[in-house]
Amino acid sequence: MSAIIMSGTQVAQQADAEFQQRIQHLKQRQITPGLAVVLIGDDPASAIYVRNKQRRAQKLGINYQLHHLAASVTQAELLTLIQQLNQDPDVDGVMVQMPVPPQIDATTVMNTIDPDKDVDGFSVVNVGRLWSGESGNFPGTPRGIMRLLAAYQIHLAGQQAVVIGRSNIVGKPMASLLLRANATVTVAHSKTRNLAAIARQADILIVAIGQPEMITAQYVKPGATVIDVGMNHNAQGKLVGDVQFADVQEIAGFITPVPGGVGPMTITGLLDQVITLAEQRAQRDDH
Ligand SMILES: Nc1nc2c(c(=O)[nH]1)N[C@@H](CN(C=O)c1ccc(C(=O)N[C@@H](CCC(=O)O)C(=O)O)cc1)CN2
Ligand SMILES: [Mg+2]
Repeated sequence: MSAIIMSGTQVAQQADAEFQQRIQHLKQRQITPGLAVVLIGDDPASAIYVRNKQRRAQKLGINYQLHHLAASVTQAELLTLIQQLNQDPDVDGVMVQMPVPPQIDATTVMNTIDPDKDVDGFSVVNVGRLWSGESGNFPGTPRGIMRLLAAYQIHLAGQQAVVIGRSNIVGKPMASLLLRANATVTVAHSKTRNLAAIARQADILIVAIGQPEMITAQYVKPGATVIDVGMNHNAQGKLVGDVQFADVQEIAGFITPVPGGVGPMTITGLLDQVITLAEQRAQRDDH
């Protein structure tokens, strides 16, 4: 038996068709969704991700602004730019590509973005909204994963979910969204004892640990859904996930590939959030 491969590439394309319609409705009302991305320095991986976002956003007719700042930019200069974007009526969503250079305090930056434009959902206001069950802006990767699970009709209520990784970008918000969907959620991490035994309890296993191909078949219950958030380069320079794909696909029920799994869905989650913010602007204009 071999797992069903969950194609983020395909589901992202389907999402784009839905987004096109939503954007068309907005444009009939003279509203164009606006996304401002701040990229600092010349990290090659960040440059790829930002280019992917730009390509997808512009194809959909989203008004995309890239603010590419030097690696030496000061915190004060960055905060001034964010405040300008907060005031700009054409900008619905603002995001700063992570990671940022050492002179920049990421927490201050995230909390300077207007919470209602904080399209990544990294500010304390949106984290609080997420965990208290309110509506708000939530991070793109977990949002995209929820859409991917829905597209493959993976049942969540009452299911055992194990999230390996506790980052603010993926692990913690993923746990919260799964909890909101009535899954029973365990968050495991590098200090967890008996990790393989805990992972094997999962009906849905989400892996975001940044360790190339660490998760082998012995971590996976037969038939489980395995979502690989990892993006690592192996010794041969090939892009691999945190899951040993060839090994695990023999035992899992569903599995995401790398690339073409979670990565495209991260951008889908982000674009969905931008369009939602523009729809909220349209609603405000009505009142
Ligand atoms: N401010 C943010 N910074 C970062 C986020 C984020 O959500 N907000 N997430 C990641 C990077 N990321 C989006 O920003 C991202 C990562 C990967 C992809 C993607 O399309 N991956 C492809 C492979 C691309 C490649 O060839 O290397 C795939 O998996 O198929 C898109 C966006 C960290 N920073
Ligand atoms: Mg991927």
